[in-house]
Amino acid sequence: MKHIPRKRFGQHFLSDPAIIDGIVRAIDPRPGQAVVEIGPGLAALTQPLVERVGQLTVIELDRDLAARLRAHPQLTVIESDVLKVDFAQIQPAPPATKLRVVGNLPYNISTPILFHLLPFAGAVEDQHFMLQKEVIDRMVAAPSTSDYGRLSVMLQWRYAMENVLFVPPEAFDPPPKVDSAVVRMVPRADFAPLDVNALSELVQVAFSQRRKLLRHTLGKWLEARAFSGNFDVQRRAEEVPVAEYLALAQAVARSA
Ligand SMILES: C[S@@+](CC[C@H](N)C(=O)[O-])C[C@H]1O[C@@H](n2cnc3c(N)ncnc32)[C@H](O)[C@@H]1O
Repeated sequence: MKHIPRKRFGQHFLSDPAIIDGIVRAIDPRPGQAVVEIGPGLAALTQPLVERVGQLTVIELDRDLAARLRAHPQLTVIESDVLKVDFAQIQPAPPATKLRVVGNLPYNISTPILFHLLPFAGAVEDQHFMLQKEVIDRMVAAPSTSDYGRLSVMLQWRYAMENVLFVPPEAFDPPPKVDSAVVRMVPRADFAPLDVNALSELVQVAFSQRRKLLRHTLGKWLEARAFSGNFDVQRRAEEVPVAEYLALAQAVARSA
């Protein structure tokens, strides 16, 4: 039976074989790897992935699509909202030691998914996600650009990231209204050890009024914590490099 795409689940199914092939090449899946796909849908990526890997774990919220996927013996289907999935419970089968997480994500919740995965980065080998191109531009943005913000700082803290493939709307059925791209995210081994929630709060405060100088936002927040360290608040949030936010978060944690 033909599946009618459900808008509320962000369903835009990949339909261009050349693009599907390009994404699978970018992922470069190998036999025995522990690959987890978020939002497999009608299996456009799932099929070529499972052919190369042998066994795949998929997370799908749509009950009808999950039922179809369960008919496939090489798939372990988790029928759930990915935001409720505890990735620490998904154990890679030996010889794999870490997870490779992939997916053409539902765009309406792509940022919450990226933040949900952040605490599990230590258990992940890499992530390849199709996203709105504009979101990837923000993820990889450099300081002093209009795209640089909370998403850039939080994700650059924990991952090295690159845009690996541009994908036009025509590659999907139905086509989304926006351009898309695939991002590769590789967790950093040398990241600053920080509590994700503490860093998130600091960065959120900093970017809460991005046109104002930081003394009006982060400056007050630091004062409330009686923080006496050295940090120049006569700048805008977008002028502060990631490394400085990380150093500040570490200094605040030490002084608490
Ligand atoms: C953009 S479609 C991609 C489908 C397929 N991978 C493809 O490329 O053709 C997003 C998929 O994520 C599923 N989805 C939406 N919200 C979800 C959620 N919260 N948790 C898990 N899957 C979700 C949708 O049902 C859909 O299958």
